[in-house]
Amino acid sequence: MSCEGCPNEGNCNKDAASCQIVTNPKNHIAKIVAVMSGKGGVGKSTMTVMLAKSLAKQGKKVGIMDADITGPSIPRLMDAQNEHAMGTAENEILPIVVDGIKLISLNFMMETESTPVIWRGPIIGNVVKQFYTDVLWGNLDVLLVDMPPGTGDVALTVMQSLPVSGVIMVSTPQPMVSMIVAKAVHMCEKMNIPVLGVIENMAYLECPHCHEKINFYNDEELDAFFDDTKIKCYGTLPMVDLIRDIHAYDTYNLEQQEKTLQFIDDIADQVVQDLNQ
Ligand SMILES: Nc1ncnc2c1ncn2[C@@H]1O[C@H](COP(=O)(O)OP(=O)(O)OP(=O)(O)O)[C@@H](O)[C@H]1O
Repeated sequence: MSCEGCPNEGNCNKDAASCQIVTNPKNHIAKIVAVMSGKGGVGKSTMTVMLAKSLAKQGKKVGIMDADITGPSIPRLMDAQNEHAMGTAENEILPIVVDGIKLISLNFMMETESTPVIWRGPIIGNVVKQFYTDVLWGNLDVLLVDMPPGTGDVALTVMQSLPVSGVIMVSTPQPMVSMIVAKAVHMCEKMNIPVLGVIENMAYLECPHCHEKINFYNDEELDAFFDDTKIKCYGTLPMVDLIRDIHAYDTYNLEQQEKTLQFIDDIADQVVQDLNQ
């Protein structure tokens, strides 16, 4: 296998002969960042979309690959649930473009968004590989990969078949989740992929009247985890209305809206810095 065109060329310790990554010469993707969680429902897809929008606002060319094949949420979060991806005469796939962000999801290829995907792991893994090789991404500064939850088969395929530059971990700060996040972090270590940082999501609620913070969990374990592993916490986000309904930005509390968008912009800045190091 040749390293030519690979985003990690000259910056990885894989043996070119045994590397399983196939790169499409028509695509030039500078960095691939996987957004991962140990467990489902912690806000991984929401953070992927918000980070993509923030990076696009900075003028970056951004793509999102929905690698959560059996539970795809990117089309709805990007308000693109009625879109269908088209193919080219060369059997390549054209991504859907929303607000300048290129998107691919298996739901863009299904008859209806509620058609289930009842496939076994290796077939799902091949779909993810094709999303990298067969989609015409063109020039991208960052491709964000919305990973399936956990450390299973498909997560492993993504890490082995895509030249991932770094991982952002999303977690809620419960003790049980900290243990599962630790597993995901150790998986990245084994695969030689750096964990850029962890976003603690839905950690607390701020009273709209007195602004007291009500913590949902005892987060001592996650704090200890950050101390032990020296992994960076990118920030802690409360439960917020505008994320619950991501399309209704304008109808909610403006102060909360600005704070949340600022929070995501700050993380996007840190991610860009970390990727350039
Ligand atoms: N900070 C937040 N405040 C309020 N609601 C949130 C917040 N973050 C995420 N949510 C909501 O939590 C739910 C789960 O979020 P999301 O789908 O992003 O999680 P996920 O980890 O990608 O889930 P899955 O495991 O299904 O892929 C969604 O309804 C989302 O709107």
